[in-house]
Amino acid sequence: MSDAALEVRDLVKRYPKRKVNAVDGLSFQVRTGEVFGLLGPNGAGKSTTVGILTTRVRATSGEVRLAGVDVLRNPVAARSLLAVVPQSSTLDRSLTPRQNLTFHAAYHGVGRAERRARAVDLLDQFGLTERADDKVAWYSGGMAQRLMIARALIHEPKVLFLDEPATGLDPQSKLFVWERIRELRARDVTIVLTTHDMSEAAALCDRVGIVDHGRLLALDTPTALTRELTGGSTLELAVIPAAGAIAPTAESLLEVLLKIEGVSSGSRIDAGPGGDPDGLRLRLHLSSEPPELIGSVVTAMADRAAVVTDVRVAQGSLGDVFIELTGRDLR
Ligand SMILES: Nc1ncnc2c1ncn2[C@@H]1O[C@H](COP(=O)(O)OP(=O)(O)OP(=O)(O)O)[C@@H](O)[C@H]1O
Repeated sequence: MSDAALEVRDLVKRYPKRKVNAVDGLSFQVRTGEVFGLLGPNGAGKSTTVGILTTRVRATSGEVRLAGVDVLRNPVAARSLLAVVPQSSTLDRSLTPRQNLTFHAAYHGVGRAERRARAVDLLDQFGLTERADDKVAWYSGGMAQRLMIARALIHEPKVLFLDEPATGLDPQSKLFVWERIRELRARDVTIVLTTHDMSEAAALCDRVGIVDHGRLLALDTPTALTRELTGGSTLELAVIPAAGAIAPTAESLLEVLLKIEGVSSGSRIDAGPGGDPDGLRLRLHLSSEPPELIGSVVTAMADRAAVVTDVRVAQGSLGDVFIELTGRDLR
């Protein structure tokens, strides 16, 4: 079969007494070592999907294979290959961080010497060694989240499910968690994360699946989704036309600019407060990458006796893609 760590085929979930499916025929694959993001507005079906993939929710129909194991038919074997980090803490507050790790390892049948060694290693990786024997109750939100991820890794799962991994964390803890996620990917741990945070999805995910009403609306890399669905980048120019009888107009400048390959459309925009009264502002929509075009744009303007005084590149965001597809903001 393929090198997929996770294969989901025609997955359906209908909760009892509900008129519509919470998950309505989802199919996707996640490659080994990939960071895959599931995005969707509230009620889209993300938690139900992850619940099924992690054996917590029973599917109505469909097929799920995780590291080759049939999750719906063989949940016990699947549980030894996966780990889940939920959004709220499930740490045992009466134990130390080290004990949280070793108890969890014991639950998964890891031998005594091995679990101690793994705990030492993970505490170190997650920057928790100094506070390893404190009480968990004394931990900050960021430390608790790091410990949750460390604990999830103690039985060396093949696929790690993270629910909103950095929500509510301070910027420093967020970056720390993101770094660890990238390291896991480098070690071929497959990661499936659900998030409401578009910058998180764009920063971390190799591919993103956008879900609504239990269906997959789009699946691609964040860059490809952004390029296809928001029309790519725009370039905003501030231009000062030379004074005099032959001063170029916005229309004549746009005519020249639209002849440049990679410029798909353009318009004059309001100079805004503080704009140069003699200047013009032009917005160009691009089908090529901005760095390749800036030189041609500036030269074309100079040829028409107009000086470019400012260039700004703006990118469509994954948030724009999301609104475009679902008609809704994330929260
Ligand atoms: N236990 C349940 N019983 C009945 N309906 C449920 C149950 N759990 C979820 N649902 C319904 O299934 C649909 C999908 O919910 P789900 O929690 O999977 O969405 P979600 O994308 O995870 O949303 P959120 O971002 O709010 O967590 C919703 O309409 C929800 O009301």
